[in-house]
Amino acid sequence: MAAGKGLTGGENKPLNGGYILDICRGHWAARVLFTAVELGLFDVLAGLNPGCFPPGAGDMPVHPGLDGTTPARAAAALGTAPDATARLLAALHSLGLVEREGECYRNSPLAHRHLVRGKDTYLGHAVRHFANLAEGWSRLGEAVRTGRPTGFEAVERAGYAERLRDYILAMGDQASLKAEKLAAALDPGCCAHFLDLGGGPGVYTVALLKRFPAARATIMDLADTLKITAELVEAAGMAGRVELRPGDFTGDDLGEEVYDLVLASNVVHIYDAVLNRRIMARVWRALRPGGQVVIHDYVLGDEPAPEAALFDLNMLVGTLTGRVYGVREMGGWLEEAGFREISYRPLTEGSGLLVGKKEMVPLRTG
Ligand SMILES: C[S@@+](CC[C@H](N)C(=O)[O-])C[C@H]1O[C@@H](n2cnc3c(N)ncnc32)[C@H](O)[C@@H]1O
Repeated sequence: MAAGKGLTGGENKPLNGGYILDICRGHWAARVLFTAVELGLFDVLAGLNPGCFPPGAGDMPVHPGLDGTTPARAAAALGTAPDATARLLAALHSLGLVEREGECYRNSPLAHRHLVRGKDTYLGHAVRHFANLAEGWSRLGEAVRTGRPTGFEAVERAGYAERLRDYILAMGDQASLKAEKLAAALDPGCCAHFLDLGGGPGVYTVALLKRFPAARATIMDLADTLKITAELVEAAGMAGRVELRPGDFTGDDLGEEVYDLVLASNVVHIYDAVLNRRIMARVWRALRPGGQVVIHDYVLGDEPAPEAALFDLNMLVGTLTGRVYGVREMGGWLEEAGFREISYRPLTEGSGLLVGKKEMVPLRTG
């Protein structure tokens, strides 16, 4: 039987016919999740807690002390069809996103943590972002036949400001899952003053500032994005240590010998190799001698993780020139730009950090 990584990244997972059907069902499961988040079902379940059957709900049996609600009450709160809502809840139960006791449903601990609005650990923006991408993905065949993106029409239909906000908050949700890990992978003393290139929601900046209390940061991003960044950095209590610099890092000057570290997190996958080489040359110039660049991104190799390989197709569907690169190719850009001691540090399944150092200027002797 063939073995491979499987969708969840487990090494040598047996791959059989059932696995193929599981991939197909994954498409349905994602839609169940998108729908529950779009409807606000997890919020309603959280809001109707505690007490499945409050006094006076005479049509229901009483389960004292049990949190949660019935499908009928959830449907009434959402304005949805009761029987269909019950069937959606049953599907969510099968996926481990809600728990059931008798007629009552409540959020599972996982959903409670990540799918109820207002929590620091909320991932609902990311779920909505994936849902927004679905239309472009539904025409993947066309993208593969033509080599051109299919996701632009859906994006153009959505209002610009709302779409940008969804996108940046979604990036923030995803970053929050690994920001501490990224900060912990950096060398102590790395970053008295660092530049977060395309820092978006600023989640990585905030994690670095927390880990390195003497550090200060500059986030460079497009002006409209920075309005959202400002809110998020302020909410994290870090506004005093962050300079927000509007600009386009594909063309604008990044300065000369200004920073100890430049973080390029999830930005090289937006652009083609020619542009990324130019960006890395300007990053080299912007670093002080002894400083380092950190590219954080998905990586493709001979045995690509599904996370990286699927994200590469997401770039095919959603961008004109974006793609996921291999460690060797990105390392080549760094070497060409003048970086030395180039190393790769895996971070999560399919993603990692490529670090390069700008050498100290050797002291002249004699
Ligand atoms: C995929 S998000 C990554 C956000 C963040 N670095 C992270 O890893 O979560 C890309 C970010 O780069 C910004 N960006 C893309 N192209 C840019 C450009 N040419 N100049 C400045 N910012 C850019 C976007 O506005 C967005 O905030």
